[in-house]
Parts: sequence; structure tokens; C-alpha cells
Amino acid sequence: MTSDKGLLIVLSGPSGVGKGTVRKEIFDDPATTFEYSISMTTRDRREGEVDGVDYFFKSKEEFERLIEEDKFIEHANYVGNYYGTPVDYVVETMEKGYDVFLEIEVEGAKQVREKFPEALFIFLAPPNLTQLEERLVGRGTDSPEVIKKRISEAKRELKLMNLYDYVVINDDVRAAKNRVQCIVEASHMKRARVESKLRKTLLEVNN
Ligand SMILES: Nc1ncnc2c1ncn2[C@@H]1O[C@H](COP(=O)(O)OP(=O)(O)OP(=O)(O)O)[C@@H](O)[C@H]1O
Ligand SMILES: Nc1nc2c(ncn2[C@@H]2O[C@H](COP(=O)(O)O)[C@@H](O)[C@H]2O)c(=O)[nH]1
Repeated sequence: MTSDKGLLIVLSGPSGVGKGTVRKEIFDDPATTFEYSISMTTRDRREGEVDGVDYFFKSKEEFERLIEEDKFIEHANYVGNYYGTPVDYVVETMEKGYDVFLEIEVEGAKQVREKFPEALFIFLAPPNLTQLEERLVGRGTDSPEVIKKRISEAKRELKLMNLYDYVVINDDVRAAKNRVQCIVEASHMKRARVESKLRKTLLEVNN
């Protein structure tokens, strides 16, 4: 039984849908008890991003060495850069009983599903593709060429949303944050019910 281990929460979805914005809203809420796993990436740092806060920024060589050393739960090459979730932090934090929150793209989420089938998978979807593109353009962090590639990836990723446990539409940041928090809460309750039933069955078997 796993009751004292934390839950792994995966928030995925296309670039620009608002994962980071919703995540920030969740972590700004003093009621939130999850721990955020900071990813590693080889992408260039954007203005205002801080190493060790937004990402751990790595060279391609260093990232590839870490892949060789099996230091990632998952990693993906997304639009020409590596992104990955460091294994040690996630495993140690869950072992301590804390829920760990990952914000990753769809290929990485697929890999997490294989290694942690009991994790909770939430897909954040845009109200429509036009709004997704408007958000990417409005964010002002990517060139028109990169935005084109991200939209093309998004079309592929949106087709996979049915593989997730839940789909949350990010039509409004506060509402999306509340939906994600409710889903996590419900997941904890479900896990507690299952474990209580298992405990009863074990007692019956042992008596
Ligand atoms: N519900 C919303 N309505 C309108 N704009 C939004 C909403 N949610 C997020 N945005 C805006 O959309 C843009 C992209 O959001 P954000 O950077 O959080 O996306 P993301 O999914 O984390 O992207 P990436 O995966 O590339 O990191 C930001 O400018 C953000 O302010
Ligand atoms: N597979 C992983 N994807 C990740 C990780 N960290 C972030 N991401 C996703 O990559 C894209 C692009 O991010 P950006 O910061 O360049 O806009 C986006 O969908 C992120 O969610 C990770 O560790 N693994």
C-alpha cells in the first residue's frame, strides 16, 4: 500500500495554453501543499527567467550526459531543445510523502505514464486553436517561426488529450486553477477509499 507516499501530478498540454500561468496561480495559493519539480532544459533563457527557479539551464552536452546517466524520469526534444524531469528530486520528495507537480509536454507525459501508471494526468486544453495562437503571440517570448512550430506541435498534442485522466479547459485562469485543485483533492479521496478497502480485505484474509 502506498498511503504514505505523495501523489505525482502531471499537468500537460500544448505550449501557450497557460500551464505556467495556472501553475503559478496554484502555487500562489497558501492552501497548496504540492512541491513543484523544476525541469532541466537546453533552451536559451528568456528575459526574466532565473536558473534554478524557472528551469535548470544546461548545455546540450551536459543534458546528454545526464540522459546517459539515467538522471531523468522523462525527457523530450521539443522544437529543437531538450526538456527533462530530474529523477532524484521527484522520487525523494514523493518518498517523504509530498505530492509532486510536473508541468511538461505530451511526449514526456507519455513516458511518465509508463513509469508511474498511478500518477494523475491532467491535460490543459485551450478553448480553441485561435486563442492558443493569440496567447503564444501575446506572450511575446517566441519568434513567428518558433510559434509556427509550437502550433504545429499543438495540433498533434491536442489529438492525444483523450489519453489523460482529466481534461481541463483553460478559459479562465482562476477557474482552471480551481478545477485542477478539485481533481487532485478527488484523487486523494479515491486513493484513500481504495486503500481502506484493501486494508479490510487484508484483515479478512489474515484472520
Ligand atoms: N485563461 C487564459 N486566458 C487568457 N490568457 C491566458 C490564459 N491563461 C494563460 N494566458 C496567457 O497565455 C500566455 C501563455 O501562458 P503560459 O506561458 O502560462 O503557457 P504555457 O502553457 O505554460 O506555455 P509553455 O508550455 O510554452 O511554457 C501568457 O501570456 C498568459 O498570460
Ligand atoms: N517533457 C518535458 N517537457 C517540459 C519540461 N519542462 C517544460 N516542458 C514543456 O516544454 C514545452 C516548452 O516549454 P517552454 O518553457 O520553452 O515554453 C512546454 O510545453 C513545457 O511545458 C520537462 O521537464 N519535460
